[in-house]
Amino acid sequence: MPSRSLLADAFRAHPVHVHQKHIDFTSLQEIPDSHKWTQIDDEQHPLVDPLITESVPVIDLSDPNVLQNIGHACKTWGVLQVTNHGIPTSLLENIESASRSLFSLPIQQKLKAARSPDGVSGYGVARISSFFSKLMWSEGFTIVGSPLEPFRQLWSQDYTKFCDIIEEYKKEMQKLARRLTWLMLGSLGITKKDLKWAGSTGESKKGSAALQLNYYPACPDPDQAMGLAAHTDSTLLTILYQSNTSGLQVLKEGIGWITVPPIPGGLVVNVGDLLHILSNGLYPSVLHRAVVNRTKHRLSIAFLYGPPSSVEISPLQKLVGPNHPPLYRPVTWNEYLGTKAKYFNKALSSVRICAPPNGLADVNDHNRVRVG
Ligand SMILES: O=C(O)CCC(=O)C(=O)O
Ligand SMILES: [Fe+2]
Repeated sequence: MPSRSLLADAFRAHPVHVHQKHIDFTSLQEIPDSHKWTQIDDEQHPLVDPLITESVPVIDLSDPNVLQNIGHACKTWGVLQVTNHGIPTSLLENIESASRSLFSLPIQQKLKAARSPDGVSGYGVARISSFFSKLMWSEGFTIVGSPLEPFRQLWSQDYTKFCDIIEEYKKEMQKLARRLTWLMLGSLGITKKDLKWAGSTGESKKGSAALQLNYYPACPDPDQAMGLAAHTDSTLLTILYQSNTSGLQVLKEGIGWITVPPIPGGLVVNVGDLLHILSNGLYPSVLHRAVVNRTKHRLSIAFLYGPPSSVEISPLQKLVGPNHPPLYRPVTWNEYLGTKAKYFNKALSSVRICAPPNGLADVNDHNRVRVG
């Protein structure tokens, strides 16, 4: 069976019960109580101006020192932006305009492709919504496998045009994600021999992926709203196209929330929980969130990339030794999605088998993240 449908099965097997409240943001002059966030984490982690502190590294993939640069960025940040990545600008423009068309459909039309409670693809609120008492100021559309069925519900005529764009985008992203995975693993001294499943190109061994389109309408009171609450991704890595409007923030331990400014043609790449496990904790899975703004709508497109969903992921042998015991037990992506659906930001801790060496605080111990 192709790995893509296995991933769909994995999502289906772990339904998350989200509030099924869909609202028409265009009609709102003020924030309803259901969307008013009173505790936005800021006193605990201040928002920091990237101009007066460090900023997320920007890495040119054609730079001869790319391996070293990526390794350093993954280790110190768990997130980077890439340029010269080979994804044609026209494709980025096409996916952006297709996503805009989708989200600008009337709410009744979008609801025709609503993701069912145990469903995988379709329109709906963020899956992580189930962990919060307040709703987020965003709309989402998830695509696992073919977009054909959900898109047919949205557009009676032009859906093939939109499907083609999605398929092309997924194909190009899959190639880039594989390349980035090897660069990230290569920077840890890992070769294809060390990780058989990742070296294979066969259809059934190829990494699986999901595409998440996010839309953040302009918001009358952005300080009281949350676009997408703080989380880490349950992926190996995520590639995010955030068009030209800022909103993504990453948490830099000991410093605070740092905005990742969009750069023309750039893509944000972040380490996910599974790469954190493979690296035996060397690469942090970065905590991130999306904030909204008063005047502009914002769009982001996340390519969520992982291993074949039934392959066991565990700290790589080469990174484990007498002084570096394995920090995590083996877990498949399928199982991890279940763990995440249950424990959310404590999922990594729940598969942890060993306390951090020297009693150091673990950057990925998100037990302190306030929920609600
Ligand atoms: O919209 C963004 O900038 C972040 C999106 C994101 O984190 C996600 O879809 O997982
Ligand atoms: Fe994310």
